[in-house]
Amino acid sequence: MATTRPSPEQEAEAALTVPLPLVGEAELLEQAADALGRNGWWHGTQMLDSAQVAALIEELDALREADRLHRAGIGRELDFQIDSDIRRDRIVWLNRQRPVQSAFLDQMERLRLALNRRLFLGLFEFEGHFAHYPPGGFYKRHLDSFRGAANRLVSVVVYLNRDWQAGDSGELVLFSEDESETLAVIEPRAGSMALFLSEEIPHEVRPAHKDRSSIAGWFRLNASIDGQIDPPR
Ligand SMILES: O=C(O)CCC(=O)C(=O)O
Ligand SMILES: [Fe+2]
Repeated sequence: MATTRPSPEQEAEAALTVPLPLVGEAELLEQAADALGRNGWWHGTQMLDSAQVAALIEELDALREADRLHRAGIGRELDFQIDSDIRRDRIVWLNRQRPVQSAFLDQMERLRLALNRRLFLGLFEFEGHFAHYPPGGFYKRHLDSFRGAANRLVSVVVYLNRDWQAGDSGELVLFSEDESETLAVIEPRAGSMALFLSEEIPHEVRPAHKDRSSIAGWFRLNASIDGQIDPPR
């Protein structure tokens, strides 16, 4: 009997029913929150199952084909600038219009609530984007948020690279706050997830030898400036 490949719609449907194992397993979730509180970072493998990873990869491929990604910059609004000496990825922000993205955002919502419950962080919302680094792409050492900026508190990165090999480079490297120590070197393997404190953990993406795809996101505290809640990105 001929097997037919599921349509993107069928895959999206399937992705909706797949729980993020992290969120389904209270024990793992507690471990993650504890480690984040204690060490400032956590890394888990196989947090998304392969059907969901496949659906997200397909989604990103479609967005790339439709030319929906744009050069990522640094800073916000008036400070915004594109500097290809600092980062060389292309991004597209997630939205709820598409079921695959919406299911992922639901998972991040459950993770947000769990982190709040466990660490009393008062995380208010999640924002995230797909990111694609071409071969040679990197992101030099940086912090995702500056202390006191009161916006991004916890960073999360989920990787979408199947068949990643040890020699492919492109690792996420986490450093201690004073940058004197390397805390972790994380390979961007499909379905794995890194969590770290945005204001405290300097980090970098080493130049990858091949295409490198991910979803990077942040749990934010709601900043209110002059009564304007959550200033636009
Ligand atoms: O892709 C990664 O491993 C990290 C990306 C990152 O640091 C960022 O987008 O701010
Ligand atoms: Fe970052």
